[in-house]
Amino acid sequence: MTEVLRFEGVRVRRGDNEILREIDWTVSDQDRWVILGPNGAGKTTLMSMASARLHPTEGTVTVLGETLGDTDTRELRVRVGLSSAALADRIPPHETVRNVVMTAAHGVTGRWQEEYEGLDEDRADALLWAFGMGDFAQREFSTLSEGERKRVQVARALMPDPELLLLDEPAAGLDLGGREELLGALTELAGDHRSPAIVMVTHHVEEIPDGFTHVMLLREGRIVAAGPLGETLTAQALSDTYGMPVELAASGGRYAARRAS
Ligand SMILES: Nc1ncnc2c1ncn2[C@@H]1O[C@H](COP(=O)(O)OP(=O)(O)OP(=O)(O)O)[C@@H](O)[C@H]1O
Repeated sequence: MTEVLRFEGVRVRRGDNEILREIDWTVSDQDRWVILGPNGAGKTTLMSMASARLHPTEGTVTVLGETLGDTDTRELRVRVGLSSAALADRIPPHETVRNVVMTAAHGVTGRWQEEYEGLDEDRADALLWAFGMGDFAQREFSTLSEGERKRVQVARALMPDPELLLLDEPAAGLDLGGREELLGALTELAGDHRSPAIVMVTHHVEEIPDGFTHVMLLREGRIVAAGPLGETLTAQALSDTYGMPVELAASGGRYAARRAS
């Protein structure tokens, strides 16, 4: 088992605002983590450090064996697959869907003067087919629906064959069919031992793919609970995280939550 992420005593401060505090967390290569927590809890900030895009104010973050602050983060970022709204915003609108996926091999968002091989194109197409987007390879990214964009972003995140895959709200904005298709693809990915470690942020327990192994619950920058999914994701832990009584149901590897009456 190889450790892919280690956070030790991590704190992130912006002015007087403590965005994250006392974060101790390790992720191993076969782990599939889901991060849950209310708006503003610090989930995206956590992902920014995991993707080597932000350094902690205090403490140590080690990504794929490299400690942030002591390493070339540009090289490190190519080893981490990331799908996030912030990254999607940087994609040139007229770029083709195939190029949106393929350019991840060079860690860039738009095609310019980089050299690509036929193999890169084949890999981008195979990933697009795996996420039900094979027919869209030549379309302009800006013409896609929200759900189609989300699927392209996950395919893009996998393009560089990353050692760590980070998905920040990959199912946000998807309709029921789109969500279920994406979750099906993520369940397959999670169950394949060749897949990288996965960390996924979501707002809804309904979006946790079957096969995910661990959960972290964040509230106001602190970890409420973190550990194996089956024993950590409880109605009590969710109630503590969201500050209201929550009922949780589990069936067939999937979850559903609502306010307790
Ligand atoms: N550069 C910054 N300066 C000041 N405050 C910031 C900065 N970046 C983030 N924050 C604050 O840090 C807190 C955590 O933000 P973050 O985006 O990590 O939360 P989140 O859990 O991802 O939220 P959401 O679910 O709404 O996406 C928020 O209150 C946000 O306003």
